[in-house]
Amino acid sequence: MNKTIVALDFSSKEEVVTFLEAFDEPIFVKIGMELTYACGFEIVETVKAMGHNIFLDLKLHDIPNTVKGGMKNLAKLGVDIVNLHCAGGSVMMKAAIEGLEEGAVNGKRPLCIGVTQLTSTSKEMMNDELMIPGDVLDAVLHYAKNAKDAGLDGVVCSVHEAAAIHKLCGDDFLTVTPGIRLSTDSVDDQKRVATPEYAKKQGCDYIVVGRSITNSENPKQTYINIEGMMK
Ligand SMILES: O=c1ccn([C@@H]2O[C@H](COP(=O)(O)O)[C@@H](O)[C@H]2O)c(=O)[nH]1
Repeated sequence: MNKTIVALDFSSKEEVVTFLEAFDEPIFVKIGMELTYACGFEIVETVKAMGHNIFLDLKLHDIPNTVKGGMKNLAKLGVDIVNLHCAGGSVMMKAAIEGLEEGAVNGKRPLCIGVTQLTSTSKEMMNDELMIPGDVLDAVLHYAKNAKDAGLDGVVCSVHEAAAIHKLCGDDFLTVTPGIRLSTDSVDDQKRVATPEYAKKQGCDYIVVGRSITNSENPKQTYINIEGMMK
């Protein structure tokens, strides 16, 4: 199974198709807000028809009944992974799983993972602006435990928290880690970043990589190199 999930942060179907046509084999991709809001759910069908695995990253966060209904309809798309914000709470997370089970295709629902603290969040921002005291690790572990207890399959976190999450929630509980950079010289808007090699050492199940691949001169070769680092 591929360990690298490529973030398709594009604004048109043409860019996506051109990008994916360079790959000879199916890969794991992430479809997020930018692409979904530009193309609608048709893009999911397009990417699925090309044979790729899909993490639909729409980060649901609303009252339990609304998230349940939303997840029921997302499950019908037949994607591999969907997600929500753990900050929505345990009742919301349990409702999400109920919705996914109701919408399951042929008895199979997508995996559901919870965003703990965004990788663009620093300790300073969390403490001073979001008014969450303590270390990022503590907040992330707290959300991860809630997510596990609510029946989620894993979390989105940074590489720096993945090993502690596996220790607390078990090795089967997925850690999906964005904030990946090939060199920590250019982090853009990310705060908790790490290299693919360090992600491998920390036991991350999947890394999510966007700009380091999509903005590179040879995206396919960069992808192959990164996958090599995760093997
Ligand atoms: O905490 C999070 C949750 C989601 N993301 C998403 O991952 C990619 C990262 O893109 P890069 O270009 O590699 O920085 C992007 O689609 C985010 O929406 C995240 O970065 N952090």
